[in-house]
Amino acid sequence: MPLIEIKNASKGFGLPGQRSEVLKDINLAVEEGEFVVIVGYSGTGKTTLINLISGLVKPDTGVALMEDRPITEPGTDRGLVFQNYSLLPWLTVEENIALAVDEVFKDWTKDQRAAHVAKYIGMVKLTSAAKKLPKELSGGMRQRVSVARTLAMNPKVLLMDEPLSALDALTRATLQDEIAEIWLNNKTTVVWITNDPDEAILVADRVIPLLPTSPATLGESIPVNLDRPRDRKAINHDPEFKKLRAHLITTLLESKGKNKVKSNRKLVLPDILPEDLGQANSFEFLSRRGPKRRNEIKNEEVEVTA
Ligand SMILES: Nc1ncnc2c1ncn2[C@@H]1O[C@H](COP(=O)(O)OP(=O)(O)OP(=O)(O)O)[C@@H](O)[C@H]1O
Repeated sequence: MPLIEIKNASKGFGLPGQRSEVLKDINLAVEEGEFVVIVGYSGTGKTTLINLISGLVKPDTGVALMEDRPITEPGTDRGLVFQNYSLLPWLTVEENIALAVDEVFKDWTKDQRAAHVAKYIGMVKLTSAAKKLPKELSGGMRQRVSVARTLAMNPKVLLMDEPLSALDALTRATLQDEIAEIWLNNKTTVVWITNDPDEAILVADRVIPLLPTSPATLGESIPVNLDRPRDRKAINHDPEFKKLRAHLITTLLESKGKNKVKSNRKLVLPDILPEDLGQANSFEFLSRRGPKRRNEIKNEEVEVTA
């Protein structure tokens, strides 16, 4: 049984007539211990997809399951790391993590909880910054706190919603390596979404393209069998890495805009009828009573597909 499963899910937003279908025919199965990365263009529905798993979004059709049970709301078995860190600014690094640990492990002793907090602060290499406030940290350090806080809750799956996209390229590279290393030591199941194909191949066991077919749907899984730990300098020259990268990018590019039938909306035509200017010099034209109003005839509507 997969840890997470999405079956035939679709999701759209908006009222009838103004509706925009975002995802359709989503089928996904993630096994325990897997590191799955979903890659897609900006705005194609990656956050919507990961939120079907987090429980923040419900599918219109189909179902999202965690250990075979329908996901109906967020839960501590699914830890979510956002792009924007979401730390409480008045609490130190230690306190931010402790807040989550106290909530989840209520029956532990004070010492047990403190040791657990310290372990995860160490794991993300922030022991010397444990007493600092978020405003005293760099973006990369804040995201490390966010990862540590989520991991410290011992979730069954770590959901990463473009966790590194707010960071500069060098910090991003460091954190990719660090998170991949933490995963190697912990083997917590990870579902990570990104718009960066290189990032996906560097960290994943399996990459799945979110095809921008409008509505978007998942493409075929691409297994990444590169040895770990992956050396980012060496990997750029690895023929297997180059092949995977080319395949992933081509798949995404080739599906762009396919099946584009998204929203049907009704437009009321302007309340005036076009005139025949070909007869502008005729007696009839000069003696006409002015343009005719469309609603004198009927209130016509047309259906357009955008
Ligand atoms: N709650 C909502 N109400 C209405 N529309 C929404 C809602 N959530 C998402 N959308 C729309 O769904 C589409 C996909 O959004 P989503 O955030 O899932 O994409 P994304 O791939 O994560 O984008 P990005 O990479 O830019 O974060 C967008 O057009 C967005 O405007």
